[in-house]
Amino acid sequence: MRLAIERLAVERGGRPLFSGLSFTLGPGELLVVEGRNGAGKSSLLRAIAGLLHPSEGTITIQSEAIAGRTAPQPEQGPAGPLCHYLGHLDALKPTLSLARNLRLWRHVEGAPDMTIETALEMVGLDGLGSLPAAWLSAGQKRRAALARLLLVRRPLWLLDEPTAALDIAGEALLGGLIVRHLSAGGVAIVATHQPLPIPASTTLMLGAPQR
Ligand SMILES: Nc1ncnc2c1ncn2[C@@H]1O[C@H](COP(=O)(O)OP(=O)(O)OP(=O)(O)O)[C@@H](O)[C@H]1O
Repeated sequence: MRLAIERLAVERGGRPLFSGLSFTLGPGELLVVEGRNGAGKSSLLRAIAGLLHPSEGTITIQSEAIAGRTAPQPEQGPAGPLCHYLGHLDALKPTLSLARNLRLWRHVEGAPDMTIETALEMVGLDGLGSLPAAWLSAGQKRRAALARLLLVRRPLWLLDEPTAALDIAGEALLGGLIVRHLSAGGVAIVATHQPLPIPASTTLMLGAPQR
């Protein structure tokens, strides 16, 4: 897939966060977004996902066929169903079991690419599927959120602070999952304050330097 951001400007609460932002990403590329608290990293990810309307600029996406959807021509507009957006919250319903949470996501997000058991195994949560999500530790919840990315293949991953609550092994696991996604021709944008265990194709610094 290819993602082109041109002259993007985003405001929150009437205050400009950034403007004139342009970049392009192609298959296998990882963009790491850095910047002080409040610089607009989450807002950028949300604008690309379509959860926030940019005040100016364009987002253009060209994707291969994915989950029964073909988009041979570049499409202007947010990524929507072409992306996985992993925000600060883990998007788990606390009273449902871990496996039922993932089944729900798999149902919502389209044609499954792998079984829930395989996804749980890949994030080191095998054997925990029957537990209520509320019983999971913070790092286990984060791993469960990562499992969601694996169930249904989507070419663009937008990950906001994905290392939050992960231990060192979890960070390495995240790095491996991103590499796997990039190797399959995917694109990833990661907003983070922590160094990732894998090299970025490009780093973008938003806002003024940290004080
Ligand atoms: N719903 C909202 N309404 C108005 N302003 C908002 C809203 N959400 C965020 N903001 C403001 O937008 C600015 C950017 O927030 P954003 O979450 O994008 O920053 P960030 O770079 O991701 O920060 P952090 O590193 O703390 O996660 C902040 O000044 C914040 O106060």
